[in-house]
Amino acid sequence: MPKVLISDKMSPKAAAIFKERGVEFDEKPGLTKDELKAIIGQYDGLAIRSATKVTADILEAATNLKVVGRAGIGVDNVDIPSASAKGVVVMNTPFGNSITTAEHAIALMFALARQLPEADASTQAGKWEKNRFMGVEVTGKTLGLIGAGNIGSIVAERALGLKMKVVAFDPFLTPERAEDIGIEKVELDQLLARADFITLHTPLTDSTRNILSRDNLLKTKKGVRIVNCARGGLIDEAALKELLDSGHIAGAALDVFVTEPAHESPLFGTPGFISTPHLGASTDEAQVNVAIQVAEQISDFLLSGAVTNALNVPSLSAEEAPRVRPYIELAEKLGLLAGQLAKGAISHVTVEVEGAAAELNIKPITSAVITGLMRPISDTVNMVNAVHIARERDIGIAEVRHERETDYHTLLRVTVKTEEGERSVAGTLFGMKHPRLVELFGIKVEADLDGSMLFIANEDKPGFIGKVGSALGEANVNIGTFHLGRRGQGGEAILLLSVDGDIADPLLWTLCKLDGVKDVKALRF
Ligand SMILES: NC(=O)C1=CN([C@@H]2O[C@H](COP(=O)(O)OP(=O)(O)OC[C@H]3O[C@@H](n4cnc5c(N)ncnc54)[C@H](O)[C@@H]3O)[C@@H](O)[C@H]2O)C=CC1
Ligand SMILES: O=C(O)CCC(=O)C(=O)O
Repeated sequence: MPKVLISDKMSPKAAAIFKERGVEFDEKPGLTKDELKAIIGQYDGLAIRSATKVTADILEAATNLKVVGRAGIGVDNVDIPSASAKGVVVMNTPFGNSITTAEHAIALMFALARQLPEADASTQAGKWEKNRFMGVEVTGKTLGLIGAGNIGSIVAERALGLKMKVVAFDPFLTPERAEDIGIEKVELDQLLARADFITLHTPLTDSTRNILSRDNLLKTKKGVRIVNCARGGLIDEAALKELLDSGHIAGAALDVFVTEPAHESPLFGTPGFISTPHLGASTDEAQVNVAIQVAEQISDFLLSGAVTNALNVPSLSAEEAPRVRPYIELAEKLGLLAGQLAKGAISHVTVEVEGAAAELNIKPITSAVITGLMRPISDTVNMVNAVHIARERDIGIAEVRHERETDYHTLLRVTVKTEEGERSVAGTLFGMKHPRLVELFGIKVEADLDGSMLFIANEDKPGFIGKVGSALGEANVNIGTFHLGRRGQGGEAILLLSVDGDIADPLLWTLCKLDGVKDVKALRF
């Protein structure tokens, strides 16, 4: 039974789902890094929010870990490249807390417009400072959205309902989508010059880090009010403090900080500054949503191989998983065959699907092909890191889906390019379950790819098969199955044998010396 660690405070719904699905789990929120490192090796899955830092160090100790599930959106607390390199799937729950976070941004915008926290503190201190707290309306004002994805779009919808004008800077926002939402797509400088309120809704990446830099903050309209419910690091905090002090910026509300938890900050106590302790996702509804989603996704993955909302591996629904699984086996075997027979460095791989296979999600099939292909050169390759490893080695990958009729109900072809040229292998599923090779280098040859096998390419000549049989007999190697194919009478021929036990080098040398032999290779599946 797989075992999961819930290492952050999470709605009890997550535990309930694991129990219901028969997944063993421990709940240990608040572990130190060393405590987590000491126990992580026992677990197949890890369910986290933002407090647990899944570093390369933790992943190194996580010898059984297969999946990390983030109950939330941002995964900047997970070292995804290290997870990918270790073959650990990283998932998030991209929609469960978006409404809640968008509502928090709107709440902070109103809090800034009407100075609610200061007015509350003053009133409760018995001061009744009615003249001190003059606010601004949001109606008719321009809201500048930096990032118009899930949360940004919800903020835009709410703001339009409040009769605001919304402009957005998001290089990946299409004009059609902007029109659908009812917002104007602008460049960053235009947004800075026009917005009365600015709200940020991007992840923290190299392109968004410090997007509200000192220079950019200076380009904003005097009296602008800024909300950040996305990630610390999007705004230059020191410049923000100076411009609040100078009065250029009328107000700023931060839910997120460069360093969290933010127990101290030069911004604290600055007039016009409001903060919340990363509460964007903290509502009962959002926490129930993300806890249920993450527990279901982790359970599905550990129990059935279904992949949902993964950031480092293609998705595979629970419904698709049983249909795709036999292809994954076939794909890995074909990849392994192509990889073992490739001569020289592989520069490109093409994965083609035909017949029933063409109706399936090709991404996991491609990952399985590359896994097989890389297996002879990497001990740690798996479905998660295969494509990543291939890219690191500059191996191009193409996927082709053919709608045409074929001799087979379903067919998968893998073509590998090296400096020696292109060579392809193809296979099908017997009974839609059992992987079977049907073509090798364009020659029809049928075989199960299992255990220890011997590949020989030779000129089609009388007496050759007898000589191979004798050589194997003399080396005391028992032949299990024997498969033959040829390009035409007297042309290139192929022999594929399954044998009991390993094939030692002296036997390969003997076979290489046989008249008409072009290639000999011991294969392992
Ligand atoms: N405060 C909190 O508790 C929470 C914070 N978040 C944060 O909110 C962020 C946004 O979440 P979603 O809207 O769901 O993500 P999303 O992926 O749907 O949207 C992000 C948008 O940012 C845009 N973007 C990327 N690079 C950009 C750039 N250089 N300039 C402008 N736009 C850029 C993308 O095109 C995308 O449209 C998350 O990455 C997360 O860090 C999410 C949930 C809760
Ligand atoms: O889990 C949380 O409270 C933080 C949520 C968040 O930042 C996210 O989902 O990106």
